[in-house]
Amino acid sequence: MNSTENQILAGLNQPQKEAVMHFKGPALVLAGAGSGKTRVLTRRIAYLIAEYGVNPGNILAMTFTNKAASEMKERVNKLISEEMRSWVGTFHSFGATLLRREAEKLGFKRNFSIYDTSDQKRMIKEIMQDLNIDTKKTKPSRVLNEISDAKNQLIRPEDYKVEKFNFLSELVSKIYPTYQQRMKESNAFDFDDLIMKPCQLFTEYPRIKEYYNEKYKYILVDEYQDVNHAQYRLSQLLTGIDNNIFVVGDPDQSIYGFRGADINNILNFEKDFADAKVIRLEQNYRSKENILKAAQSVIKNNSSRLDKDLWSDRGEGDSIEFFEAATDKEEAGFIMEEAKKLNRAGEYNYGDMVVLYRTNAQSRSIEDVLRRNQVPYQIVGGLKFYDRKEIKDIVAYLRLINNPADTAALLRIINEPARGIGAKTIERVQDYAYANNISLFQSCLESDHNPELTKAYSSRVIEFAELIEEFQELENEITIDKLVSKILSKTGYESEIISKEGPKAQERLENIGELQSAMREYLQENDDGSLAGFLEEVALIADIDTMEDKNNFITLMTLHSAKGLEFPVVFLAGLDEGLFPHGNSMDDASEIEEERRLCYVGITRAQDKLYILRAKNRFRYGESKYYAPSRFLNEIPDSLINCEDDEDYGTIDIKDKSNNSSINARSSNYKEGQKIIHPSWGIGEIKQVKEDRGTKLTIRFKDGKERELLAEYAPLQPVRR
Ligand SMILES: Nc1ncnc2c1ncn2[C@@H]1O[C@H](COP(=O)(O)OP(=O)(O)OP(=O)(O)O)[C@@H](O)[C@H]1O
Ligand SMILES: [Mg+2]
Repeated sequence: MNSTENQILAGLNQPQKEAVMHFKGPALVLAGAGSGKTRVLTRRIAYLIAEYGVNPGNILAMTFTNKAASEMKERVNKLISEEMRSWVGTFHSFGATLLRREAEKLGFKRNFSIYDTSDQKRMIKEIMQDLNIDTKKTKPSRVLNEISDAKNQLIRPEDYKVEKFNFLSELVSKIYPTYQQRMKESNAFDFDDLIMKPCQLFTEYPRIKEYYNEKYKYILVDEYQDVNHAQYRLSQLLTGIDNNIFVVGDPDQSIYGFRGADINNILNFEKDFADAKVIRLEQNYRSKENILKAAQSVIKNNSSRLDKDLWSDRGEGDSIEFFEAATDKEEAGFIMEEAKKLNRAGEYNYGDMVVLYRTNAQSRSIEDVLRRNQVPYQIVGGLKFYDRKEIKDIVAYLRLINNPADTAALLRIINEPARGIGAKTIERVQDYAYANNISLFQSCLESDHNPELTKAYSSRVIEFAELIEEFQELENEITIDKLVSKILSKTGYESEIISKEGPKAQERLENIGELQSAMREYLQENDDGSLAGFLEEVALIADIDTMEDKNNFITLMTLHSAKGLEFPVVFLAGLDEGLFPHGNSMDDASEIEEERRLCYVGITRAQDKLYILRAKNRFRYGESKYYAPSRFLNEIPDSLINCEDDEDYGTIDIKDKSNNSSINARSSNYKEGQKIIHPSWGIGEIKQVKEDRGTKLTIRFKDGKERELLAEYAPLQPVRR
């Protein structure tokens, strides 16, 4: 064995080695959580290159989240000295890259936009209004889900069949074709198109398929249990006659059924490829034995599954800690106290900990308590960076500059900042566009020919469109981060934020600054540094990507985003019947099984310590509701569990306690009449100190304006005398 080979195979067990050294033909690694599937997949890429002399450009590896993809890239890079030239990324980013090259074959231009959910909803709502469909009775989001389901099944508008006596499906049969037509007019793809369109391309143009089969001789897929039909087809179409497809997965972790993932794809792999090599891994390297046992005792209650052996020699470990709180607030208090304790003891820092929950809404009570007690945390999903209004606005400007046909972007910013272009005017511009069969942007430019618009209005619209044209020219001359500065100043966006947002302005402008740093980073990493390329990256960022590798933050995220990840300490919150398993799944045996798999995913994220929590009463939809313990709790043997003594936490009113310790201590620092300094507004004088869910300060600044700030967050410094 040479030294590279040694390095690549180092620390692998026998079946893992066998998987890594697999060369040609189809192979399936079917194994439980933490058994090294992802490790095997990345090492195999290195092995193909280093040992079998495969050209890195012939390798295509796909996974689900960008986080997983970048980890993959990193791991492979460590193993091979050559620059990484294999294609490693998410299904969606692969689709986007492919379409960037081939869009013209499908009648699109290469500078297409990628629509996100809010763009899609905007478009669907507009179509529904045009077709006189009541958007109150049928929510655009329901229509969107149905269209998305169809696309995940690779059903094109012309193939969409109306289900008898199904009101929604009847509506969708009318909306879907128009939707697809308008997407084309906007030169835009939605997320589902990024998979469906490449499939269409490969089916309609065998030559193109051949070209890519020749290019990507080795296909690898992680988390194969979660591919939906479209992703399945894409993997198949990408696989050439040599059938060099290597997939890894765990049917017990299939958790995206609600988005069309089909567990049968992995179960049928051996039928799809009769000569497939199947490798099973049985040693779990991630978790202590108690954790693994708990996970297995839960999952074995699913009836439709293949039983697998999975063992760990990491030692028994601590018992699983269970705490039943009186309220969700107390549940959060327990997490906070315990996290602090572990952090103080020094064995684990906050970066080693994750709080997992079933629904995004659960994060708020946990966030509140962590914030009040100054425990640093980061939240994945929910409040995503690219979902913030100011970021979406600026990105919409950029999208329109890049692709003037992008109607969703145009509609978002035509009156942002306010330019006196109201809904009526926009409607007239749209009508003119339809009547003359031109794009909305072109219609803006030609507003002076629009008989429905008076001069006062048409000139505002023209001014807007010309400004965009001006930016388009600028884009050729300056870098994208500078372009953003120009947009901020020339459109008046920045001054509007400052005048309208008061204390929040700073945060919003900082966010835009953050976007510019992301751009500079992008420019450094990408030679071409094009606007289109940057926008593509932004569009593809999944929930998980807001997770930065900051060492000392507790991570909060939903169970769905946690797949593939591992943490030394896991808090599994909200094991209440009706919450987890979720209330929507209660009547359906197969949905309960999916919830159980989600529970299995949650438990198996833990390496050393697992806490399971629940609350008897939760505040949901504005009222306090009683919850019974989750059925999954009963499925874990008592012998593995240590019940936390209620007295420690049960009697504490978390809110009062945290008030005493932090906020009051802080608020006593502020007095009326005191002078402070704020980074943006300079020196000010405190006019009023008010206690109302935290300390509110009214401060008069030197510009003469009074602003109300929360003492806890405001970056204030006392002025020293
Ligand atoms: N042979 C081994 N020796 C030591 N550690 C290993 C070995 N194989 C895997 N590991 C480690 O075990 C952990 C789990 O591995 P990995 O993430 O690849 O598992 P997985 O099967 O992909 O899990 P999941 O099903 O959750 O995606 C990682 O920290 C990995 O580095
Ligand atoms: Mg994995």
